[in-house]
Amino acid sequence: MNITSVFKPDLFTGKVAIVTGGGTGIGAAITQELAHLGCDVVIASRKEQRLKEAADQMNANPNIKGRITAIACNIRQEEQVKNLMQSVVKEFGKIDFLVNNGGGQFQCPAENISMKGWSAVIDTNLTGTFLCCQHAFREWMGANGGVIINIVVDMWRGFVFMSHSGAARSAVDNLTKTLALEWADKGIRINSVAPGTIYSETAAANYPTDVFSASREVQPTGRLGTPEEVAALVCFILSPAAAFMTGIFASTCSHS
Ligand SMILES: CCC/C=C/C(=O)SCCNC(=O)CCNC(=O)[C@H](O)C(C)(C)COP(=O)([O-])OP(=O)([O-])OC[C@H]1O[C@@H](n2cnc3c(N)ncnc32)[C@H](O)[C@@H]1OP(=O)([O-])[O-]
Ligand SMILES: NC(=O)C1=CN([C@@H]2O[C@H](COP(=O)(O)OP(=O)(O)OC[C@H]3O[C@@H](n4cnc5c(N)ncnc54)[C@H](OP(=O)(O)O)[C@@H]3O)[C@@H](O)[C@H]2O)C=CC1
Repeated sequence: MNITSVFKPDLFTGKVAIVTGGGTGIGAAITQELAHLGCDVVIASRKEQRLKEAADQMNANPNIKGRITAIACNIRQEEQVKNLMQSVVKEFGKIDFLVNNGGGQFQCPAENISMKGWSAVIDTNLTGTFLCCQHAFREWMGANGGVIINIVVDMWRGFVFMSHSGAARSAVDNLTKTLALEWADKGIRINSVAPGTIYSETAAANYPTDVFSASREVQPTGRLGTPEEVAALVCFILSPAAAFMTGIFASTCSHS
């Protein structure tokens, strides 16, 4: 027998990743796991102070092997996205992985969503994800390949009181499939991942009611997921173990 093992102890040593929203919740768990496996990670989001503090805190963890760097970026602003990609290529020499995790929404019945609120959610989750993919392609991946993961939500049967986000994420899933086909010959893999319902303090702060506990009973596992469980799935898809996987939607847990 000649069986080759895929998971090496330093799986991502020498790799460079960008994780948007990498300073909080699910993004922080993804960042920490990637760095634990040897990857250098750039975390990018709007709140620079909080982002830098998160990077400092994670870098102080003796178990991580990669370095974590904070770069402020609002993914709704094309110039900032372009600057993010250019800065990473300049400082680290490449972009192996892009995890489009930054995003979110607010709860509101569809009939009451203002135009500004609708646009903010579409611009963040759909256009922001598109811009990150496009500029990662232009600055590095188009000529060198890479792996992209777009974080979406479990929107397949609708996303009640979050119609703006459900529509945006569904569009991201289709964008993922299209880019997987358009960019396959460039050596780029791109997939979308929907976290199950995952509690974190920052995520919960966005909701006036406890939507997380309310959804516990509809989870097949009877419990909420953890950010670390999403990170594990993301790392699997980024890894060579998933080298044949592109244009796919995966979820940590689904009640749809
Ligand atoms: C079951 C659980 C599943 C969990 C899923 C998760 O994703 S958990 C992860 C959860 N994590 C996240 O969601 C984190 C990221 N999320 C966010 O940053 C925001 O939700 C955002 C995407 C709306 C951007 O917001 P921003 O402040 O940068 O944007 P902006 O200043 O440009 O304002 C745009 C307009 O949007 C409107 N509007 C905004 N909030 C509310 C509201 N609460 N109420 C009503 N309306 C609201 C309002 O019209 C506002 O304009 P106004 O009236 O003020 O002139
Ligand atoms: N928790 C859950 O149950 C689920 C979460 N998700 C999705 O997973 C992702 C992470 O969520 P989670 O960790 O739970 O929640 P958080 O609120 O902790 O994370 C959201 C992150 O996105 C960043 N972000 C928001 N808007 C922008 C922007 N315009 N530009 C750059 N970064 C931005 C925020 O940073 P900053 O404010 O500094 O910009 C923050 O770090 C989100 O896309 C979320 O919608 C999907 C399904 C379920």
